[in-house]
Amino acid sequence: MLFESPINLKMKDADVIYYPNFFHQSLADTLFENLLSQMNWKQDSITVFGKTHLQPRLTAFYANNKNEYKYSNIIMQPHPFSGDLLKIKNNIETALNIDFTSCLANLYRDGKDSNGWHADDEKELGESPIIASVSFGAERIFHFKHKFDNALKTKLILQHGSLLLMQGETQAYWLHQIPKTQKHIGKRINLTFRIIA
Ligand SMILES: O=C(O)CCC(=O)C(=O)O
Ligand SMILES: [Fe+2]
Repeated sequence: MLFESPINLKMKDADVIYYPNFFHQSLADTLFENLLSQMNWKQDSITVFGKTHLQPRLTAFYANNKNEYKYSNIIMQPHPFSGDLLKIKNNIETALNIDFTSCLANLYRDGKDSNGWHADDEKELGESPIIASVSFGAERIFHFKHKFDNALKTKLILQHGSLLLMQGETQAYWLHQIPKTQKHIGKRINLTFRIIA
């Protein structure tokens, strides 16, 4: 694990810190390949405005408790942590000195896969959700926009092996998304470690 100076995004009404190369290149390469084959990836259907369609990415949900995660009409039952996912969880917990219960993982198969505007503000995540988001594989752009001030927006590239920590008031004041891209890009895995009571 390599701590290349963390970058504080200094966003208003938020606490967002980006750690490039949290995992160095060769370890990140191995973790990416292993997670691709080890995780229980599936494509869920979601219902938005009465219409049901497949989610534009694959997901998998893990926890060290039995607590399910509900969002966008989906209820996810956890698998237990194991293998490389458990190693990554332990690395992050040691580095941040935070214990997580759960991980919602996303697999973006190509540039057509995406994650629409949302805040991770479900009440099971508590008053000030702490989300540690690890990225492997293809780089994708991550957008933020302020919920109440249209002038406030920002974006960053989530690099292979990076960690993005969102905490404090971030989810209360900001939305985020992974937009689609026309670029011909490969797969990306994102792991969002959370505390779900
Ligand atoms: O893929 C990402 O970087 C973001 C994932 C995300 O926002 C989520 O799962 O809530
Ligand atoms: Fe999110």
